[in-house]
Amino acid sequence: MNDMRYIERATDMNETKITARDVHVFYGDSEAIKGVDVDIQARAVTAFIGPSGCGKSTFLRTINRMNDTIPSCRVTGGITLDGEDIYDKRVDVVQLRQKIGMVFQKPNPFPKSIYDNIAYGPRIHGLTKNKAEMDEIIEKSLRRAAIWDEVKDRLQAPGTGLSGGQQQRLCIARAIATSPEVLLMDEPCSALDPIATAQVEELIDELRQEYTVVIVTHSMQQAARVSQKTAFFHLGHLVEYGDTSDIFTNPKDQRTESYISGKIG
Ligand SMILES: Nc1ncnc2c1ncn2[C@@H]1O[C@H](COP(=O)(O)OP(=O)(O)OP(=O)(O)O)[C@@H](O)[C@H]1O
Repeated sequence: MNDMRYIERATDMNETKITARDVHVFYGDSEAIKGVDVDIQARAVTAFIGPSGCGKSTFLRTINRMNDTIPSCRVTGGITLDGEDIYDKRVDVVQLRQKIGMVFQKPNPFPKSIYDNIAYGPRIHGLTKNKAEMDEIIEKSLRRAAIWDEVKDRLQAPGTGLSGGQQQRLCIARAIATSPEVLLMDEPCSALDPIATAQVEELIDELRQEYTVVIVTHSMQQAARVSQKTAFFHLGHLVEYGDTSDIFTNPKDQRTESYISGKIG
């Protein structure tokens, strides 16, 4: 029995959640992503690192089609989620973003109560039948985002009245309230102080038990602390991708070596 469980877990660990094949992204005539291939592993944290302007955020946004909102932006190539083409014409983008949630650099709670910030997604997706079910989702999401104890007595207070670190955990709670499978995080700690950063990093580590997490970060220390896989981008190319420990201790490409040793970027 124990052996079986071990085998199941081991198989799980190598399961691919997202694939990208020959992905190019253009803003008008300018090519920001130049032919990226990658397999992103399920229930692991993958960090995207690289110098400013190398295309980390652009590539991250292709994964839940956030680039669709930028008129000049064009994506070619293929991206799949569990084998399904997310750029297929029949894909409902609202449903896609329920499966692939996103947390942004700057905490962006809605100008609503803490409760309504979390309830927003479940309401538009019709995930609950009554208030008791909604209350349950609110509590569960806030607990998972490690902020329940701080806000449970003031759920009707405005989300914008929380501290920056609390707002970011509220945004993470909001992102997980619709039970996504993947969480995309674009520099989620860049506006936070070291204590709030540590809390969010701890949370990211817990989230990977259930979710596939992809995080863009400028901090190599953060990538080393929170991720199991790292992708190094340079000038629109994915230069190197592998186990985080290998990328940081034994990079194969000279450009990766230069970046992690502080010579470029
Ligand atoms: N909305 C946009 N319109 C036009 N060009 C854009 C847009 N967003 C990004 N770019 C360009 O695409 C390239 C990649 O930018 P992107 O923001 O993806 O890089 P990044 O690695 O995330 O950078 P940073 O670390 O500074 O956030 C850059 O040359 C940038 O100027």
